[in-house]
Amino acid sequence: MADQLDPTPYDALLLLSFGGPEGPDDVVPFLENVTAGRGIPRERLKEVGRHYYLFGGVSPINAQNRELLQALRKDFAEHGLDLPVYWGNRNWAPYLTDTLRTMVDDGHRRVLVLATSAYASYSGCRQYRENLADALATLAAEGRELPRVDKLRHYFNHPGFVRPMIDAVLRALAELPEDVRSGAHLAFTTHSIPTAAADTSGPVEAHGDGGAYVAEHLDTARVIADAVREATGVERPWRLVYQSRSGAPHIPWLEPDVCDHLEAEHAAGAPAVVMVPIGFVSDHMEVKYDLDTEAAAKAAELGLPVARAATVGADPRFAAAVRELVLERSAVERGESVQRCALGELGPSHDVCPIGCCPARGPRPAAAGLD
Ligand SMILES: CC1=C(CCC(=O)O)c2cc3nc(cc4[nH]c(cc5[nH]c(cc1n2)c(C)c5CCC(=O)O)c(CCC(=O)O)c4C)C(CCC(=O)O)=C3C
Ligand SMILES: [Fe+2]
Repeated sequence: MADQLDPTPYDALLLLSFGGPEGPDDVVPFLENVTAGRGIPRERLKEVGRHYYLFGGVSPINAQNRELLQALRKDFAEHGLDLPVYWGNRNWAPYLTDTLRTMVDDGHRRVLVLATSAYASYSGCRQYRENLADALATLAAEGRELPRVDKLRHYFNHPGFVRPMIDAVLRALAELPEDVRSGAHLAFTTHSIPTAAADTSGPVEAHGDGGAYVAEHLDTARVIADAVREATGVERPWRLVYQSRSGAPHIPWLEPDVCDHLEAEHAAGAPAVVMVPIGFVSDHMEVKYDLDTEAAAKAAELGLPVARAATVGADPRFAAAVRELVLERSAVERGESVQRCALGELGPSHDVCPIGCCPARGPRPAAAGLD
């Protein structure tokens, strides 16, 4: 039996995610939840609905979060960390508000949140903090005692997030035909966001020029590219590219798009490309459709061999990283000095989002931060 680990002052962990439809009838209401008031063109919504129907109306994301929950509970139990883990979503059942209500009714007062988004951005950070504030407001209106809620720091550069992706790139390279393997380029992909959102991502001092969102992705991409070079003895061209653009066409979003990039790579004579979705925590719909279906079709049309690296998903090293992050933050809250693991050059991200971090689109309250 392992010695007990101490998560004081926290008494529960909340896995906070996006949510996805679990059958054809869920698709339209799910998309309405996602896009309420966001000005996504109707045509784009129809198109995205089609992606889900191609997969029977089922997003892979909920099953993947159930697996991650299992992995976290197993890791915590094996290491003597007695901390219950709950799961709630922004856009689909189990909804965040319902989960938080259960947590409060189960007696929890200090909740730590793990969001399934590793980088700074409005969509990946502040929007979750707004969701937490909304859920807390609902519980307050119901007369419930509110828990204190904190969010774990961004883990884009944590070894437990990065190392599984290095292995995944090596596995993807091994899937390529042998004659193009050593010449294969790397395309690190993440969700495109409006350039205005990228430029204001992260703390104020990181604003401008893609902000923390782009800087963090570049940092992680560089660590992975360096490790792959060491492992394979080959220097490969690599680039950060974007996928899953939505929004109105006249609003600038981060570019290049992964499909345009594959075209450019092919035209420039790249023998093969490995797509590495570093922006995502699991192989959910943005990966299964936008990369494995759409980008793969583009590559086939070009005659360009491609392979796609797996995301971390429920890798035990990621579960262990979450345990380390929980213990790190617990120690910080107790006023103890801690060692913070981080690869790359940016160093460990902040514990608490400062004022002006990934600013809101309108005046909306956000929890677990200074504003
Ligand atoms: C940065 C980022 C992440 C990565 C970080 C993170 O993981 O949080 C992410 C993840 C995800 N995005 C997802 C799905 C969708 N995102 C949409 C729309 C949007 N995403 C945006 C950004 C991000 N999104 C933005 C700026 C929009 C425009 C509308 C708005 O400003 O809010 C839409 C609307 C239709 C469309 O236009 O695509 C859908 C259906 C799913 C679930 C997949 C599944 O079901 O398996 C996941 C994990
Ligand atoms: Fe999205």
